[in-house]
Amino acid sequence: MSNRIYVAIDTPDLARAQALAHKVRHHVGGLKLGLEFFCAHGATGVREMAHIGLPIFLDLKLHDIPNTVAKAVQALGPLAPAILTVHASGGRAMLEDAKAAAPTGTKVVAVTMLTSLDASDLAETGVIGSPADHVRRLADLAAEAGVDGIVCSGEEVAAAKRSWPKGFFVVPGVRLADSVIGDQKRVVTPRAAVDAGASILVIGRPITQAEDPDAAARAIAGTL
Ligand SMILES: O=C(O)c1cc(=O)[nH]c(=O)n1[C@@H]1O[C@H](COP(=O)(O)O)[C@@H](O)[C@H]1O
Repeated sequence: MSNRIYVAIDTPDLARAQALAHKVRHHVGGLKLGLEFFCAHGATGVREMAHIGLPIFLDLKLHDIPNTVAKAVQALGPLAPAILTVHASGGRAMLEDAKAAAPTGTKVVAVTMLTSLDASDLAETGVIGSPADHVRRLADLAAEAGVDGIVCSGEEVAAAKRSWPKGFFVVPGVRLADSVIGDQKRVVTPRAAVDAGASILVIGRPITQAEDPDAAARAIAGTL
């Protein structure tokens, strides 16, 4: 199995993003570019990063009415990202239309419950039930709508994989025992996430904020 680590390049600074990606490129399997980067550099920035030669995960977490999301996915098509995110809570029609609008080689994955939320945050948004229940419900919806997989925390991935064996499971909120946790609330170690069934891991600050990002990526890859 190739390297399952996608490094989250969360910066609006193109030169820093390129420098980071060059440093870690031998010890990660792909680059994840998110809102921070895309708002600053758009499609041109994504093309610049693609020159580095690793698969691109474009994490824009699209969430709008079906027509708007489908048109946005279509507009991103020429970038041919390996992976693209939408929010599962956008509903069945939005998920179906996002998948239909994506290029053949792009995996559309649906974010279930952000790893920065816990049970009390969920209750505050009016959702009844535990994070596990909520993720299960949205994972079932994503599978039925025909997208390729979901994003969930390492705490839910084993159950999700049992009910959707062919799904593609993206796990962020990954921390080593001695990592700074920051704003994440549902965290697991890289090894635990892979053992539970993660297809890929999204890892940002434990690599990007390390004194030596390449050594950090290599060390994490070595635990898998
Ligand atoms: O879709 C994501 O990638 C994502 C979903 C989620 O539930 N939680 C989450 O942290 N992410 C992303 O994963 C990355 C995690 O970064 P670190 O917390 O620095 O490892 C960030 O780029 C987030 O945008």
